[in-house]
Amino acid sequence: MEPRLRAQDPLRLDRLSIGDLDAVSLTLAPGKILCLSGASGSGKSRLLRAVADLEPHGGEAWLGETAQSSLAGHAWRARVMLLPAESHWWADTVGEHLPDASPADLEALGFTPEVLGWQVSRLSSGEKQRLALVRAISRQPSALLLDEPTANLDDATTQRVEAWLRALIRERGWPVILVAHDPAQIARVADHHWRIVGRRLAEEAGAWA
Ligand SMILES: Nc1ncnc2c1ncn2[C@@H]1O[C@H](COP(=O)(O)OP(=O)(O)OP(=O)(O)O)[C@@H](O)[C@H]1O
Repeated sequence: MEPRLRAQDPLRLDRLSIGDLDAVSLTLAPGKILCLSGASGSGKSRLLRAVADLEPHGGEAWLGETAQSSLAGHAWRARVMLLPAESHWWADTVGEHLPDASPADLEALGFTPEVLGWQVSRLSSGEKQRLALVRAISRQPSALLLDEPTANLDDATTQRVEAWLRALIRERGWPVILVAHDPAQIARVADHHWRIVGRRLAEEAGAWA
């Protein structure tokens, strides 16, 4: 049975512009995944940083009726949460970063609760990436911006993380922009696929459309 969508807000970009990219306008419904692809250096991460209000940019982003410009950056990012390709860790142990992590989410990504006592310094890049995802969703965002969230994972782990993420996104009703390079991953997870070619971001036609 399809999980029921919670009432959440759409994410809307209204003539958002940053760097060399032409202004971007699109609306992403709750519970939907928009995959963003494009050549290396084409501006995917910068666009996510603009949506997260981490870099000066033109235009506006909206979460439902809330304009990005009406909130302080940190308050906007508490709702529209960015998971950068390189996660940031500041304390010694994993548990200090994940006070609200659910044991079920940890288990779904292959960890036992003992991971909370691990030193951050021992984590592999793939462990960091999965734990950063758990940390982001444990903060109860309203929308997610995921920059290559499975880049450091093997195929089996990638598909495990995708299945867990897709179910959560459907259940919680988050609109999600996910940067991806792998066409197979895009085919598995995307509700929409937008690609940067040159200065333009345009929707790709495909099985997901
Ligand atoms: N703060 C900045 N000011 C000016 N140029 C920047 C800034 N940050 C990034 N750039 C440049 O903007 C371009 C797009 O960078 P971005 O990181 O968005 O690429 P990307 O599409 O995410 O690439 P990749 O797939 O390699 O991660 C690059 O040429 C980069 O050097």
